[in-house]
Amino acid sequence: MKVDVSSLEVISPKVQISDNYIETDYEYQTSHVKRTANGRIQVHPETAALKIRTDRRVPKLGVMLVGWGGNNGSTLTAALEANRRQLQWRKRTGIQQANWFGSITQASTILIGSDEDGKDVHVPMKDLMPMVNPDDIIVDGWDISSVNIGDAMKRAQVLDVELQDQLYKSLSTFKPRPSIYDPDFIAANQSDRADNLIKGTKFEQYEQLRRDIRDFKQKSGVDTVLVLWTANTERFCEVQAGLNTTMAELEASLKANKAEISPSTIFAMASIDEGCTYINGSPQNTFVPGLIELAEHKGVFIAGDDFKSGQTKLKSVLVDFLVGAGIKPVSIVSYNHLGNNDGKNLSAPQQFRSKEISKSNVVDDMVESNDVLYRPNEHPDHVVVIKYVPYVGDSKRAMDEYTSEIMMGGHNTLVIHNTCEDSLLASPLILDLIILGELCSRIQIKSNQRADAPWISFKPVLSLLSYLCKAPLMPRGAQVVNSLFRQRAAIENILRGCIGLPPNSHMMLEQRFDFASITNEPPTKKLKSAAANSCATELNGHVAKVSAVTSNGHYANGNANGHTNGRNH
Ligand SMILES: NC(=O)c1ccc[n+]([C@@H]2O[C@H](COP(=O)([O-])OP(=O)(O)OC[C@H]3O[C@@H](n4cnc5c(N)ncnc54)[C@H](O)[C@@H]3O)[C@@H](O)[C@H]2O)c1
Ligand SMILES: O=P([O-])([O-])O[C@@H]1[C@@H](O)[C@H](O)[C@@H](O)[C@H](O)[C@@H]1O
Repeated sequence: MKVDVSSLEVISPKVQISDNYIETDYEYQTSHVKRTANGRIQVHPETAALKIRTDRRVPKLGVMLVGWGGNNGSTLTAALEANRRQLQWRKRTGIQQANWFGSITQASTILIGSDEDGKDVHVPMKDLMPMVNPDDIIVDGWDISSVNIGDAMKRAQVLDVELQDQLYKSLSTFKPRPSIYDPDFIAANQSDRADNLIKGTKFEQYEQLRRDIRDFKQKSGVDTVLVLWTANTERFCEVQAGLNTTMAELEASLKANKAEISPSTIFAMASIDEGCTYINGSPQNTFVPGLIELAEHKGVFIAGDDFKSGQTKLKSVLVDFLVGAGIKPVSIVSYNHLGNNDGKNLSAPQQFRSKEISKSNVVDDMVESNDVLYRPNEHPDHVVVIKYVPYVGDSKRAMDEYTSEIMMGGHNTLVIHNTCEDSLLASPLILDLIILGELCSRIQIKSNQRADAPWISFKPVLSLLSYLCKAPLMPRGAQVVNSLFRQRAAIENILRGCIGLPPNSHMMLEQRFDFASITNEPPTKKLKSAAANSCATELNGHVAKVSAVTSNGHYANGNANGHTNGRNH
């Protein structure tokens, strides 16, 4: 059967496609580890015969941003409009086209295999599966500031003026809905923005948010609403028995107008009770235990915490690389300063503490993965510093120093300087959180062993979105994974599984072994044609005359070590 997903055709008997579904038979392979009494490790490879089903009916998606008038919210809204209208504008360096660089769904590709020449073939991630088209997304939201989104875009000072001028008229028609303001949870320096507020008790505010969600859905005609927090970082709230450790406690505390129930938790409750996926782009502990229980009880997705956009994203790559290379990071210092309103809010100690936690914990799992380098409970020194410097605005300056021990008492120190418009890093991540969060709602699995097996969805804690979060929220008992490449591989391989493709193992045995001799497969066309006549190929960068290609694909006379750099003309 053919699965025609966008430009991609998967030819496989394991894939069935109907008007509404892509359905695949999938052999899910893992290995289970047991430790014996005498300390040995036993590994048990396991295979589960599954079916994976994806609903092909992409809904009309509405997104409600909490903090819509902020740098991220206004920039994302501007980018949606600019890309929808395929705007271009003049910059000092020439004409700039609207794009989604930084979005893995819109601007990254996935390796799907190799062609008859042995060449890798990649396709855009958005072409792998039926996903929401950003051009079709309808945005609404709330802000404690009454400034319309056009003026918020100007206030943010993120986008080029020529682009702003093309967008202002349409964006200025967007007015954030009044929101919940609790000065006990965000920095006092935010009070001058707070002129657009929902009055009343916490429960009355919760009810208003639910009315807002229903109002947006009814007026916009969208099929699905997703709520995403991109408002200011709150201080951590207390987690206390009797307050918020169970769903019942949380609902009772809301009705009792308990002070320690944060605005972000109220937004999450309202979203979940309206059946809307809720995503937390900030570091605070919105997802108290009672909230997680509520999401699980209602079967509604929640995900977070804190967009993984710049310094921390690089950290989750660098530490993975260093520890994976057997090099021991012993000191990590991450400093940055910025001058946007986020930085202003983070200049307050309690709000900074929320961010310090999410920026610091990202190395823990990678350090714990290597007991050759680290003794139990041994960690690198790790310092996070954030300073508010108004003049630089959204142009965040990050400076990192990674000191590692290398062999025989040596040291390696990496110093990195990273300047970026923070909101232009975060906005494409917000788009990916929205698009992948919606896609996950259309994916189900079931056992292929029993015909009557029920289809099940992802768990409500949507850990697949961890790639986009500094402090990934995981299902109960699940291991936290911060390694960026493991997180991305999870997304890639689940999407591949949905269209009947195996995980990318990168083993490439057909290139490393003489596959033709054991699989009766003809050598690839390129090797055959090379065998027919000599060909020039680069050997480690030096063009050399290759006199012949042996039948099993080896070059007759490569360079001294017999290797080639693989670039064939
Ligand atoms: N690269 C990034 O920009 C990045 C990366 C990771 C995390 N974050 C987080 O994303 C959030 C937004 O970042 P930003 O740069 O857009 O900040 P911002 O200060 O520009 O925007 C936040 C907006 O939220 C509004 N707000 C505050 N409390 C609110 C409430 N209770 N209800 C509704 N609106 C409220 C503010 O008025 C403001 O307009 C911050 O928490 C930040 O830490 C940003
Ligand atoms: O994503 P990242 O670059 O590691 O971390 C960033 C911080 O360094 C920055 O100070 C803060 O304002 C952003 O919200 C973001 O969290």
